[in-house]
Amino acid sequence: MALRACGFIVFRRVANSVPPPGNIEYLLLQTSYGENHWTPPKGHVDPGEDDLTTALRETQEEAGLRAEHLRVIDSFVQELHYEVRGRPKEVLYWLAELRDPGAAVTLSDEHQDYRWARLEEACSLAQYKDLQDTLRAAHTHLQTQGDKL
Ligand SMILES: Nc1nc2c(ncn2[C@@H]2O[C@H](COP(=O)(O)OP(=O)(O)OP(=O)(O)OP(=O)(O)OC[C@H]3O[C@@H](n4cnc5c(=O)[nH]c(N)nc54)[C@H](O)[C@@H]3O)[C@@H](O)[C@H]2O)c(=O)[nH]1
Repeated sequence: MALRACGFIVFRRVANSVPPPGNIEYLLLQTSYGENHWTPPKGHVDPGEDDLTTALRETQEEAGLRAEHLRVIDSFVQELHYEVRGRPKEVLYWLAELRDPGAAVTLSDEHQDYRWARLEEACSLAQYKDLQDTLRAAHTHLQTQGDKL
């Protein structure tokens, strides 16, 4: 059976002179182990746990951002499939806006750094093509559905 993980592409809109969607920044976390890779907050689904609960729990554990800090956009979800140490893994990402763009991120021991990054920087940190495509799809969703979200 595939490993299953869930998380959020957390974004914030910064107040500056750049018009939307150029003012959108995405949160990426860098692991303190392994290849020190960058991903949005996410983690493994516990037995009996539903996917959105996992995404919220992992975002709180890994970034210190609780449900009340987030506005979940459940009209967007992307599923990634890749192999980890020879086992298939599926990862579901929803989108969530940080309500207060100034809210602090607090890392756990699992991560050593974080970055709020515009789309292109986020894609270059997220070195995997499937994650880059997911970030771009999220950005397009925000661009095209912006008025309705
Ligand atoms: N010491 C140590 N400990 C580890 C290690 N490894 C895990 N731990 C422990 O596990 C706990 C984390 O538990 P959770 O937080 O619940 O789970 P996740 O958030 O799911 O975390 P993971 O890191 O397990 O999973 P991924 O991010 O999926 O990375 C796995 C591999 O997949 C590749 N990869 C990553 N992202 C993408 C992508 O988007 N696209 C593609 N195509 N590929 C991608 C990349 O090559 C990467 O190396 C930690 O506390 C550690 O104790 C390790 O190497 N050394």
